Amino acid sequence: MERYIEKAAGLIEALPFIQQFRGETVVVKLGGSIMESEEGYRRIMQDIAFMECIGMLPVVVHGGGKAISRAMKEAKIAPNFVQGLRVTDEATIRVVEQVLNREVNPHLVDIIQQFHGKARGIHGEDIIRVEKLSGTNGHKESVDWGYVGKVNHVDVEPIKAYLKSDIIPVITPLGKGPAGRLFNINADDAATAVAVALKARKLVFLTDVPGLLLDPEDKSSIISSLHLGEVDELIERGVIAGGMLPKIKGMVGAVKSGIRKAHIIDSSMPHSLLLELFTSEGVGTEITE
Ligand SMILES: Nc1ncnc2c1ncn2[C@@H]1O[C@H](COP(=O)(O)OP(=O)(O)O)[C@@H](O)[C@H]1O
Ligand SMILES: CC(=O)N[C@@H](CCC(=O)OP(=O)(O)O)C(=O)O
Repeated sequence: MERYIEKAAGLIEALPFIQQFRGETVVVKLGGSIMESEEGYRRIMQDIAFMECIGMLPVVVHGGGKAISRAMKEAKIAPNFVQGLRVTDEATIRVVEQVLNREVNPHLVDIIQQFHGKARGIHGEDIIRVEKLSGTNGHKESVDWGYVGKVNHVDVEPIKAYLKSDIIPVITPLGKGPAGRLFNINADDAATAVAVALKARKLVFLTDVPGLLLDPEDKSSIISSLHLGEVDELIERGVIAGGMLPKIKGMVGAVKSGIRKAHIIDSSMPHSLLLELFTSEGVGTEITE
């Protein structure tokens, strides 16, 4: 009996958080690193089905970087990244589209449905408009990333229509660019743009590290809370680098545009998403004003 009373107490502890987040939109970005473990992402999709069931409005934007690189190698195309972004030529965009829209996305939708949640895939290019990305590398030389886009606009109506029907939208990081061409988007950037366009309550990045680490080799060196003003210095010192750059930059942009909290949390910790949402301690790294 004791065990059941404890379980009921756990549910009651979550009550104020559930009340706070009912009807609120939470954008969850799932990194491709998570998708290397079937058990890990099944658990996350279950958490997401749970969130929807208790009245929150979760929106999933997913990556799939590792799966894309694998498929490229199978197609004898060498993956090439500059500043963390995949250089995407004609042959590459075909692989990216196949992996994201036709393999990863339906698989995630299917898992939510196995947990009796309703979910539908949205191909990013049906709602996201982009321009061709321009920028420089570490030596200030300009880079041509090919079919890589910078988000200009997100049509939120199809997302909202699904949310209204208690359906969890699962979105791929692709966009439509000039001349109707398909463009690849870094999934962190796509998730940020979707969260900002939806005026979401929260933006959560689920990844393969406990959060932003002062020393990437030391998992205990987590920076649990970061203020907007501290970010530039950490980028200059090289602490925020690699895959952390688009996440932290996205979080900064999201918080500046009015999203109250943005988090990076560890997908390998069981139920880290629920812990972040439904306990006062929280986990991972959060950015506040
Ligand atoms: N300061 C840092 N703290 C934590 N991770 C870092 C840091 N700097 C770089 N990284 C790298 O960022 C990676 C997470 O980003 P990424 O590989 O893009 O993951 P995802 O596929 O989840 O988006 C980590 O695995 C780590 O290698
Ligand atoms: C332009 C660019 O780099 N696009 C990414 C899109 C997928 C992604 O971002 O996946 P992760 O979240 O798993 O890294 C790519 O092609 O890998």
